[in-house]
Amino acid sequence: MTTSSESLKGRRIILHDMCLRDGMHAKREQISIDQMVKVATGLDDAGVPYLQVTHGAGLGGNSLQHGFALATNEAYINAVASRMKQAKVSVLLIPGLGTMKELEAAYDAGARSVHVATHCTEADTAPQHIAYARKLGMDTTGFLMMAHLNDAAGIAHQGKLMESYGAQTIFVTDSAGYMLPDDVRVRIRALQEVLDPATEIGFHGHHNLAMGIANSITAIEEGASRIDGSVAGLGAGAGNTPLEVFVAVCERLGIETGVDLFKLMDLAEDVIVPMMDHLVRVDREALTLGFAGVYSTFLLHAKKAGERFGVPARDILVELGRKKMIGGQEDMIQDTAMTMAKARGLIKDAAA
Ligand SMILES: C[C@H](O)CC(=O)C(=O)O
Ligand SMILES: [Mn+2]
Repeated sequence: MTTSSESLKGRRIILHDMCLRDGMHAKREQISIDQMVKVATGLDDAGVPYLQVTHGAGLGGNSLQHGFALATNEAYINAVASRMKQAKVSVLLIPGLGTMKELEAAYDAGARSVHVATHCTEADTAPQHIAYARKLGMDTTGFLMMAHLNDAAGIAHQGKLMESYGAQTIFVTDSAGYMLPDDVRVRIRALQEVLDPATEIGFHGHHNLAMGIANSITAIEEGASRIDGSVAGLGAGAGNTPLEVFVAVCERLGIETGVDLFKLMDLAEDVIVPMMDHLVRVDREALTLGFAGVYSTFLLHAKKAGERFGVPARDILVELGRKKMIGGQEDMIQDTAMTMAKARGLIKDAAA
């Protein structure tokens, strides 16, 4: 078989599964330790080299704003890491939410890799956390969220800052699942132009416009060597790039992942899909996230606010997109829904 992407043949990439971190959003943080271990051992057995384990919002995520998980981050990491044969456990850390003390505790529990995540214009909030991760000897990624809200030159600038703090990989993160392949192409290309050749580039997609696979392939075409996804797409919004589908596409293109496709398919079908509280798919609201450029994590919050105030979740999401709300502004979802309900005469006062 020949494809139009002959240049991809033989390229080796590193996959990173997000089911047990981004998937926590889709499960309202209710994944048990036993479920985590079952999923993680399946990923490890299939040869996935990295898997992320934390509260959906990462270290320090347990809070009224972000919800409480069934166990502490340390308990999850320890249970999973102690059973891994080859896979490395990673964590997410948003500076301001997670602390360096929590990063050290995660390392002690067995985490060896970290995505240090900031909004795509706020890399300068991350120098201490990135430097500390490197000091601990962790595989350290700078993770630029909501990357559609910064242009290619801006992403290159932010990525270069993160590299200067010590990040070994810079990720373009399509948190809203808004990007189309050319949006990915220009941003990865711009990073490629400014970063040291030793610095890796990664892409984290959300499947809200069903572009997770196409966008990830585009990222690889432009030089990305690390791709995030999640088996069966378990993640926020319409989920992350579905990893088993992505591995199948990589095999067709001759891109080497080192992952056993059939084992991953079985894990998706037999373990992950039965775990879902709702089918993670491009439904009306998830599609709205991608269409309006809204943070995927807001999906279930907007549905809840919609039910409470009698305003369709789609309308709330469109408004959040218009206001360019970003991660950390979850409290504004209820506020926005209430304001809309008042404007529509559905409620009379703030005590509703
Ligand atoms: C905290 C977010 O879920 C991080 C992420 O995965 C994204 O921005 O996408
Ligand atoms: Mn995500």
